[in-house]
Amino acid sequence: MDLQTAEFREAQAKIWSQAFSFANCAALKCAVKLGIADAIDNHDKKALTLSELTEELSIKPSKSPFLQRLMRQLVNAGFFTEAKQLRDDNKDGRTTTAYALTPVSRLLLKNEQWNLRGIVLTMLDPAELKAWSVLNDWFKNDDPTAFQTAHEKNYWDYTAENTQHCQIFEDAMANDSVLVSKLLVTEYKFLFEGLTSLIDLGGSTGTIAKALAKSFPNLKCTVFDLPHVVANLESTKNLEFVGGDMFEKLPPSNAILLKWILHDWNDEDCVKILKNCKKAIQEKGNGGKVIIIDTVVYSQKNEKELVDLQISMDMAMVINFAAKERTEEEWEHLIREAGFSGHKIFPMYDFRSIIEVYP
Ligand SMILES: C[S@@+](CC[C@H](N)C(=O)[O-])C[C@H]1O[C@@H](n2cnc3c(N)ncnc32)[C@H](O)[C@@H]1O
Ligand SMILES: COc1cc(-c2oc3cc(O)cc(O)c3c(=O)c2O)cc(OC)c1OC
Repeated sequence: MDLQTAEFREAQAKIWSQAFSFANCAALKCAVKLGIADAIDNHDKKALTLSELTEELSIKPSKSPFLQRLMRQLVNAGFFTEAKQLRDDNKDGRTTTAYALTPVSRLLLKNEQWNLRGIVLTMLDPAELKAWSVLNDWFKNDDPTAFQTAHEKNYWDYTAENTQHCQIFEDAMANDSVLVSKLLVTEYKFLFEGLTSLIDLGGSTGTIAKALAKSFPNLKCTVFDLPHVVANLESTKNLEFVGGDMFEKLPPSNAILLKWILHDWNDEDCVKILKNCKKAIQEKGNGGKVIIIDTVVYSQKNEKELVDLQISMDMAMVINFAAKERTEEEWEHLIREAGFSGHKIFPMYDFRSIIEVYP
């Protein structure tokens, strides 16, 4: 390769910057663990100088110059912003740098309803990173997943034993369900109008089903999840919790919602689940539908950041579950294999889509 060409320089810069791309992830996680966003937000001025930040975070003064370097990394990555402000102690107009929040770091605040702290902490947890780090070994061994290679147990057994790790992520998923519920009962209300009964399959502790039951008082909502997940959860007028296995027979229902379910499973298992859904819908009578909320890879083709995220989430599914996020063609194939007659895709504002599937 000719060292003088732009092509060489660009290729070299790409590899160097990718090899260091972990630095932004690690700095982000450090910011969450230190509570930098909350320290800034809790301050009257909503902006902190380095010495104020050092004090607020109870960092040793000897480490303050290194905190400044961390803040430079975080500002450069767009997590925080910096502005010059007049020094309190200086009468000759000298300025100092103060750090403030950006819309991105607002999503790291503890009291922000839509915060993504749980996602940062679980995706960058050492257990998760260890699974990514053995990917090359997994390609050469017979383990079902890279997670299994890293931990000698599957993701479910690991999370069941490491309850703190599990709790942070489940809280984050429940938070996400509050956000999605709001969209479902407003922007996507039309999907549920006229339905008489709905099962939220793998609906966990019922965040979405509760919101649907409240907005549609005539809709009988059922959360169907593994028995230990729904044990002791209280049913109300038009909401009930049923424990069971989605690979077995499902109760008859007019509609079935599958949010963040099918991406956990390979095609063969997904076809089994979808066929069970079809039977349950047909037992109820004519019409009905399955509503899938999941990623459609490349759905937002023009938004590179969203496509990058969809492809990275697909790799996370490979590593943790040997499963997948699917392209539109892959969804079409799955839906046809399960015997459904048609579908319609509604891309959501984020990286996910809603897929309405007709029996
Ligand atoms: C990724 S979580 C999704 C939870 C919820 N739908 C959401 O979007 O937040 C997958 C859910 O599937 C449930 N699940 C896994 N295997 C199941 C099975 N065989 N039968 C019923 N539910 C199952 C899990 O307990 C979990 O609640
Ligand atoms: C939505 O994106 C991801 C979901 C999971 C994930 O995590 C779980 C954790 C539990 O304690 C119980 C569960 O049933 C599940 C899931 O079913 C499930 O899909 C994991 C991820 O990465 C590790 C996800 O992000 C890509």
